[in-house]
Amino acid sequence: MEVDQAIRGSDDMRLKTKYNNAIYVIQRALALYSIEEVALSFNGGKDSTVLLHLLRAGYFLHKGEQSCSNGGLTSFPLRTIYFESPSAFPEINTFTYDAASRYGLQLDIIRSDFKSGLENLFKANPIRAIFLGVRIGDPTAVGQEQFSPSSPGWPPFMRVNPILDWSYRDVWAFLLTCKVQYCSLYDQGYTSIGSIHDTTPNSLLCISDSSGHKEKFKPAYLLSDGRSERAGRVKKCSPISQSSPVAEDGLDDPESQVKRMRTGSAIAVGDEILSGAVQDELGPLLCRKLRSIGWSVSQTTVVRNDIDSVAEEVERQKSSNDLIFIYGGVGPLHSDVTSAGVAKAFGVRLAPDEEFEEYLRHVIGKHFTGDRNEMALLPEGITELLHHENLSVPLIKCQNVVLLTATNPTELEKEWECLVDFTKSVLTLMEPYESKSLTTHLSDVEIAQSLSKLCMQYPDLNIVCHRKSRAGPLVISFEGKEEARIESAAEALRKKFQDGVFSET
Ligand SMILES: Cc1cc2nc3c(=O)[nH]c(=O)nc-3n(C[C@H](O)[C@H](O)[C@H](O)COP(=O)(O)O)c2cc1C
Ligand SMILES: Nc1ncnc2c1ncn2[C@@H]1O[C@H](COP(=O)(O)OP(=O)(O)OP(=O)(O)O)[C@@H](O)[C@H]1O
Ligand SMILES: [Mg+2]
Repeated sequence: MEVDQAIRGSDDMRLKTKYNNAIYVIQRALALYSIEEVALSFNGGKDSTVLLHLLRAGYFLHKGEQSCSNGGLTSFPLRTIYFESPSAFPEINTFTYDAASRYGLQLDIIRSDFKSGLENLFKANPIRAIFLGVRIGDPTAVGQEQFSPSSPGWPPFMRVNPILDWSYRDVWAFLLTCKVQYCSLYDQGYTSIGSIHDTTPNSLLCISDSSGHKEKFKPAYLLSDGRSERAGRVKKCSPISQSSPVAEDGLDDPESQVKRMRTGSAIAVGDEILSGAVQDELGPLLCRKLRSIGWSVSQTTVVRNDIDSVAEEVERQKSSNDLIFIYGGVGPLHSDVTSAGVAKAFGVRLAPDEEFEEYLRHVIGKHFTGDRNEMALLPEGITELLHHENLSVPLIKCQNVVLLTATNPTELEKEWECLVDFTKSVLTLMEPYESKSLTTHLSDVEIAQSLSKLCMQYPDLNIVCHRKSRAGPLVISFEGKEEARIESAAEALRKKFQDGVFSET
């Protein structure tokens, strides 16, 4: 088996370990299920190409036919399923069909959606387990293990993920070491492939060309930082809309994306704030920052340094906010429980993150205690590291929760600027809020009814009243996205009272 020989002949120890583990998972699956009961889910992408070759190697090792050569294997009795969509790249379809004929795959092309396609497949075949090329870091890997039963609401089967723990680098090390063919798009700068509507070449691989000619891209295997693998993928939808219905092909209408309101919240983790010893300065600053980019803020809360308190609060807020910013409780101290709380809220475990560990090793130097350093433990499968040249350690984003390490306003300013730089992937800049304030010495009773009516007339505006003191003036703020509406509301209020009752601040 050429793939097996190529890996065994390589001196890449990390690749060997990953390969051996994947082959072990495949052999466990082949021991548990008969060959008729398993299927390979293949879509011509790089991950499923790795999986295809691992399965061929695993199958023939399982059969004890180690002397077979790649070219000589004409039949591979594993059922292979491909969900073909009209918006697939033609190069992906061509590669998938070619691979099927080259490796003698029994290819079932399914043109319906995943769930009903699988239901029909199970009606006609005794399939109980499906091999997938899902890797930690893929949005769909959240909460998965190497053997994970299908999700509730899906037809029942076992998802087998032999390359769950493989990194981007591991994938390319394997494909290049084994010298196997992969889809031609990866040589044109594509690093992760979805549909023609949501995938572009990765701009980090762009070869700048001052002549203004067509852009050129380096091949995918030259992407040095695997964390940017999905940089060419247009964000499908923001975290909040994942629970709301999206279009048939999974894409949100770009126009409604721009118009939709964005809501953020802030959670401070700190017993010192709750005891009154320290004042939270970051919550108010975050509110101002969010407002400055046109987001609304749903709430700021303070919770105790305790895993369950953090988990309960994140759990409560995660589906009603686009982003939650959490700060405090991040680090190696006994009270630093924030990442554990976030992991618990999403029902995943904490696991060592190799990339984060590298950063910590660099920053902490000789004091870094390797695997035992709990700072390198991050929520598994849901963590994205937000790397920025101005940060010595990347920020951590778990689904729609951003863990900030700032402990004071100056540090927060710096982290915020980096977050704004990630506009496309993290913060969507919205039309900023406009505001205007009027002050008056009218009493609350005198103005209450007029204000209530005004709120009904201008439901698109936020009309907020506050007093600095009981005896002092009442401040009325009009906030909204259209200046003309604000002016109109202020004018409407003025007209209800005598001239000179209001002054502008
Ligand atoms: C064979 C197969 C089985 C799947 N099983 C599940 C599942 O059990 N639960 C689930 O939420 N999604 C399941 N999915 C959907 C994937 O998680 C994911 O949404 C899909 O591969 C599309 O990925 P993309 O959005 O990156 O293109 C399955 C997909 C395939 C092809
Ligand atoms: N349309 C599909 N048909 C069959 N299997 C699919 C399909 N889409 C996804 N899968 C399965 O899900 C796995 C993960 O998909 P994902 O898009 O992350 O990886 P990939 O397509 O192999 O590579 P890339 O990340 O470069 O796009 C695939 O390897 C494959 O097993
Ligand atoms: Mg893909």
